[in-house]
Amino acid sequence: MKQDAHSPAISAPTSQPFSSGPVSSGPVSSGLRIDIDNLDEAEVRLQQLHLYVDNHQHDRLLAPMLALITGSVLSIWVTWQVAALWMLVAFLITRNYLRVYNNFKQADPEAADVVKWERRIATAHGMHMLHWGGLCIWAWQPGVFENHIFIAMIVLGLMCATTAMSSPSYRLFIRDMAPVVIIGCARPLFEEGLLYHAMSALSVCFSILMVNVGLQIHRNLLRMLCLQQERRQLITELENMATTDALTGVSNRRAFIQCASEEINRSRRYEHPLSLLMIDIDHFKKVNDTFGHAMGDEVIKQVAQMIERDCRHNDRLARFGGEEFAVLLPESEICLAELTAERIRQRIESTEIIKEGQEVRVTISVGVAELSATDQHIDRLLDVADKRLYQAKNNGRNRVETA
Ligand SMILES: Nc1nc2c(ncn2[C@@H]2O[C@H](COP(=O)(O)OP(=O)(O)OP(=O)(O)O)[C@@H](O)[C@H]2O)c(=O)[nH]1
Repeated sequence: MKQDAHSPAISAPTSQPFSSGPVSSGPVSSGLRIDIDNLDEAEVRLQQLHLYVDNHQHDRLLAPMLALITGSVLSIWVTWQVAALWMLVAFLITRNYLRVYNNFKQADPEAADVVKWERRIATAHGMHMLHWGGLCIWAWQPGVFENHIFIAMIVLGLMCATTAMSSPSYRLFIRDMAPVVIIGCARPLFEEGLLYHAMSALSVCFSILMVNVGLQIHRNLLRMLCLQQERRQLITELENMATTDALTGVSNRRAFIQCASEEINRSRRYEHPLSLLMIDIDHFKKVNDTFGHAMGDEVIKQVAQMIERDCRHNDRLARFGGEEFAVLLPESEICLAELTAERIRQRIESTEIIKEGQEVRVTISVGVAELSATDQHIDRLLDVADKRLYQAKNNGRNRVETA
């Protein structure tokens, strides 16, 4: 594919965007690849946060249910008042973090400050993890076998749930895991006997396993998010390439025809006027032959800019190819279009185009046509404007022809 100054920076992926896992870009169906370093880290982190929050959505039902069961069992070892208090705090904390998640989901993604949200979510969910993890210390009953099974189930359950639900965000996953891992591994060490030390050793092993699994899931999700973003960027670049002229940055013929068809339909429906200018630089071959192609390119670019300057913002300019341009003027009758064309012609005629010490002046010829009541398509309009353009050429160039 031809690459020029206006083409997007497309190259083979070289390195990873973030430090938290190996991420490489796979081949894209078109055969093009975007430089993965250009990916927007903030956008990927925002997507990670959304995944994290989405994973916790079922906590709405599950967390209160688990708190209810846990609190009920807890009353075997502590007074019912203490168990009820524990449950109440669990409900309040759950309600708080779900409210933070809800606010995050409703926040404007454009204006979202990822770091701020990450901090708020980590604080809200961290309290939840501390509350549950802390249970394993103060509800622990030395020597009571059922109690140990219960505590072990809670530790394992928290580890598994954290691994499954928090892995999208590396930072939040580690923070969520920490209270459970530390408490689960450390608490049995305070007891004497092989069983307790074995419990502690097993907790360490499970923790390593779970952290490893969580990080693997995280890396795969990150890769998926990067590929999604890369694909979105590629689609945008390809859309731009398909509709924009690389040299001048204005629309190309294809995009112009599409837009003109829509404008024609609109003008016909509301019976509004619409005109078209076909513009061609005079004796452009001479510019190339005398000053070289680079100067020729510069002339085309600057002529495009000068035309644009004299157009209204809802006029549509396109480079039709070579040194030919088309301008669609919605809401303009032919006399207004003629005035615009004349203004453009005069500006171009009187402007010196300078590049690397060389100066050149060019002129343009313009054919003007107006949409008639019988016109269904752009074809007749283009045809009439084209004929008038060649009439302008035949009549000596540097002129506007309307009839
Ligand atoms: N530098 C440059 N030249 C181009 C580009 N596209 C087309 N051309 C040249 O533009 C010239 C157009 O020449 P012609 O079609 O003969 O027209 P002209 O010399 O402008 O003569 P008239 O239109 O009759 O006034 C050709 O020499 C093309 O090679 C481009 O992107 N850059």
